[in-house]
Amino acid sequence: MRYLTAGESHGPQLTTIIEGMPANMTLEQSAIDTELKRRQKGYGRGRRMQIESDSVQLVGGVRHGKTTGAPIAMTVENKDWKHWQKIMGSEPISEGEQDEMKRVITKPRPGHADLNGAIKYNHRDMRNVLERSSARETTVRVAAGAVAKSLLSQFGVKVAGHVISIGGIKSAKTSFDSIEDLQDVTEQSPVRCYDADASEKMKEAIDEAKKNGDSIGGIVEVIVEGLPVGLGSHVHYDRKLDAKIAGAIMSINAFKGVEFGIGFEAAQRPGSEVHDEILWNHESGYYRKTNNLGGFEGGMTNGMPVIVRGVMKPIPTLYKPLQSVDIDTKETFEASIERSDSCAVPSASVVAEAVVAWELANAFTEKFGNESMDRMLSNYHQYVSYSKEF
Ligand SMILES: Cc1cc2nc3c(=O)[nH]c(=O)nc-3n(C[C@H](O)[C@H](O)[C@H](O)COP(=O)(O)O)c2cc1C
Ligand SMILES: C=C(O[C@@H]1CC(C(=O)O)=C[C@@H](OP(=O)(O)O)[C@H]1O)C(=O)O
Repeated sequence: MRYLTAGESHGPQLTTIIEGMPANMTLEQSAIDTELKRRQKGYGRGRRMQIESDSVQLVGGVRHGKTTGAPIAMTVENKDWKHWQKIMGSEPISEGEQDEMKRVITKPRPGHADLNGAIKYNHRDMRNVLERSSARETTVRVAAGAVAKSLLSQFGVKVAGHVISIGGIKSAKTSFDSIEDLQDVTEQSPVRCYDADASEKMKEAIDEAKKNGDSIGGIVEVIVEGLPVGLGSHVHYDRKLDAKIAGAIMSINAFKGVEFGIGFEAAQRPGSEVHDEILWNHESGYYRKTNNLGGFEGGMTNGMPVIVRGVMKPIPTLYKPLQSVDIDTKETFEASIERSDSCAVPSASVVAEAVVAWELANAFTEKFGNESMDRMLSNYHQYVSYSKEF
């Protein structure tokens, strides 16, 4: 499977085209819109989120609530477009109007894509960079992830993302009764954190950062249950599924690191306290006593839940000035005040769910075929019985 996205932050709409979803899969717009609303909700977002009310239009590949096997095309409208039509229009503009209409950006923000993108693509107006590097694009990635989740749900796979730290405040609750319990509690938390006390402190930390014209980052975790053994492969570097998932997490705007299971903590422990011992019973087949490796060995799923974490740096656009250089005058400036989020970690946990779901759905189609849903399901059930008794 593959998908592309197109569209600018303040352009008319965002678009995604997905290719390779099986035919006859139930796919409802409401399921996709639910995910888009979840992405918009997190505490710490700026005024833009009050303007947008994201909803998808399914414009290809779906008839009467079922996929046809053709590419699935979806669009999401940017409601803010009406304020940007002149600046972001695709039509050429006359010379006299240029300065006013283009509102040229020559002051790069440290931490954003502005300067690197401008040099690389030879743009004297850095709006041509920031419009596409904006995390507005994650809207349609979440839409594609919602389609992936619909596929995974056919196999009983559950995906939950949550926030485990913001601005140095950590969730003290690290174990859950079930993935449903985790989902129920975090959906009620303004910062998508399982620990109610930590949630309150995280909110205060976000308020404090905002008051100081600053921003804060954090850590998100995605847990996936119900996976079979053997998604991905050990045979070639570019077929290792943990590597693909790590790449997908790193592709989310502002993410700077990834770990699986106990992750970086593994460097401190001896092997006897890291590797997960193997057990077997009739009901479950092979399983592990612990899950320190976060569900992966040899680039393949081992049937235990996938546990992956990603670290998000603080948002680059600050009301508190940071030193930078104007690319026209080469003069140092210190104030670039733009509308911005002060913390987007809660929203990013929803994006992380989406990108992980996509990689797993892709691995399902590679292993069990992707022409029709019933064929895929019968291949899957046959394989699951085989692997239990292996
Ligand atoms: C959901 C979400 C919202 C974001 N909101 C903002 C924002 O309001 N202002 C900003 O400067 N960066 C924001 N970012 C981060 C930038 O998009 C990101 O730092 C930029 O694209 C540069 O890429 P890099 O940080 O991955 O190197 C956001 C990221 C995410 C995931
Ligand atoms: C629009 C979204 O996020 C945006 C991501 C973003 C950035 O620089 O990444 C900058 C802000 O956009 P604006 O400059 O219009 O306020 C965020 O609001 C969204 O998540 O839907």
